[in-house]
Amino acid sequence: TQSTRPQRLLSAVQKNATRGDPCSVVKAIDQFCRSKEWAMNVGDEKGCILDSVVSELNPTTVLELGTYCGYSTVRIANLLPPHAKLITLEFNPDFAAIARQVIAWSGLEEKVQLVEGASGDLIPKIKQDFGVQTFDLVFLDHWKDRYLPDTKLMEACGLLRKGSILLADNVICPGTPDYLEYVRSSPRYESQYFKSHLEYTKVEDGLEKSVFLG
Ligand SMILES: CCc1ncnc2c1ncn2[C@@H]1O[C@H](/C=C/CNC(=O)c2cc(-c3ccc(F)cc3)cc(O)c2O)[C@@H](O)[C@H]1O
Ligand SMILES: [Mg+2]
Repeated sequence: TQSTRPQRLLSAVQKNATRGDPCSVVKAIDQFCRSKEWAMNVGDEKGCILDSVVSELNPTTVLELGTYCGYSTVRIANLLPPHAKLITLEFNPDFAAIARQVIAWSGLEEKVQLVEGASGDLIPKIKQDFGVQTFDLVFLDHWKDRYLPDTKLMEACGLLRKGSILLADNVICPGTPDYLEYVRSSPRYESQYFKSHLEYTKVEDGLEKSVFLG
């Protein structure tokens, strides 16, 4: 039977990356996406902005919405201090299965908890089921029309505290207009746009970093 693009991406990791070396996993995926098949990973250019936000914040609790193949999961987990936890939510079981193997290849399983399911169903269960009270950082990279409802849901569930950072991918392309309007106009957020490009292309895109003011 035909393989899927995530399966081919995983094969490229297993072929070209060194087990236990997260940087080589990230490089292998970027090389695959540049030279073989485009895939919707945050990519190397926006990835550097992601890295700088994570490194500056040094978060102990991180939530990622939309794991896909685990590219940004590995990028973030690689920069986390010991005992820090990254919870990543993914509702497609096929993508989740690929991501688990990519995360395992990078050797970062200890820092990552991949939970299968829809964010709207899982977010209300996080405090009781995953022992996290609030998140220092949330990386939004799932369906673009879910950014705003899930942000409101995280607020309602008390998962954000004064200083929590929301970092959203694709605010230009494909675009998240309702989310952008919300975080830029709400007095409860201080927002900043990081101009960049759509992964592996010259098309404009960017990340929006929004600090929750409580
Ligand atoms: C129900 C809530 C919910 N709960 C849990 N998991 C969820 C979920 N909703 C979605 N997922 C999973 O997240 C991933 C989807 C990610 C969606 N991302 C883009 O669509 C995107 C597109 C482009 C682009 C494409 C084509 C172009 F031409 C230009 C740009 C570029 C980008 O960087 C992009 O992120 C998949 O694994 C879903 O299974
Ligand atoms: Mg994205």
